[in-house]
Amino acid sequence: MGDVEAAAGLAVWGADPVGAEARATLVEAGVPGLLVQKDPTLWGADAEAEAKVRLGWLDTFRRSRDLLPQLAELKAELADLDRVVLAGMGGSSLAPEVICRTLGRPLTVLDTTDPGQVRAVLTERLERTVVVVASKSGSTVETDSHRRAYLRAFLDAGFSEAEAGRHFVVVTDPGSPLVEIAEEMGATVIFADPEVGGRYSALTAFGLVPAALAGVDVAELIDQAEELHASLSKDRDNPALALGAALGAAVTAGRDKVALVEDGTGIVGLADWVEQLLAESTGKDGRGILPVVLETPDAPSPAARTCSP
Ligand SMILES: O=P(O)(O)OC[C@H]1O[C@](O)(CO)[C@@H](O)[C@@H]1O
Repeated sequence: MGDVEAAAGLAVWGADPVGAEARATLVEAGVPGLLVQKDPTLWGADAEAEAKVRLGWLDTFRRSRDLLPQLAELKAELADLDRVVLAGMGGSSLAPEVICRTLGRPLTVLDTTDPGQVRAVLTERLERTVVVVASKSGSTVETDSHRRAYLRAFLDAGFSEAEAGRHFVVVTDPGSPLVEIAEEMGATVIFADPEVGGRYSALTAFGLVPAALAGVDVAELIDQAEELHASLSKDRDNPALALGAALGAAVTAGRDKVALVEDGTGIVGLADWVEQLLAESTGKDGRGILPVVLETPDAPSPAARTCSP
């Protein structure tokens, strides 16, 4: 199988033939250590100011543990609501969707603008439903539309405004426009970590609130993140470094696409999640790598099949 880099249950195979040189350069420049120290200069001078307040994802597990008592309390308070619907787009819903699908916990994700699909979700078991409205900015129009559609559905079903408010949990950054709306509705508000960008927010309140309500043991996820963190500053046995170096080297050598196949990872929905992480993170200044999700290593993607003559 060739070289393997593994830590905390994650493994990267075959990265060295592509990324060995890039990796040596990164190690020589001390990048793994600087990354763990959250050095904001790593992203270049133009990004330094933003990087200073956006590197919380490197040790989210430290602050997320503080959420555990609040999550246990919330789950107990809402014990009669066993249908969990998550309204959130992209970075605000992909991670909890993957976590719940992988662990077999029921979570309905509302991340569509298709009226038929939204209507179908709205009519089911309202009296048992808790809607998690997740938006870092608090201004994503799709998510706010889902919130309003659900509120209308509760009121039309005869809930009082106070009863309807109890069925909403809002996850957002402090100071976002959703805070005031949530307070007006009487919804529970759980603040996310403002130092973690939306697409890296898997282990902040964005991932943990819906996952915990759906019955996932979220403390275990935080433990796994802490275990992986120990590998990030190393020169070897560092799967993140091996993968990053290989991707960077491939792009530098002229590759512009990466095929993603989740088969064999045991993580359901991983390819779709990684697609967003890579596309949104690397598509800057006219440079980037196009992620393409495939069903199997030798299959063309559904999109490619549809387009072929
Ligand atoms: O959490 P928010 O602010 O609603 O954003 C949802 C998604 O929309 C984007 O801002 C743009 O697609 C993503 O970065 C993010 O994952």
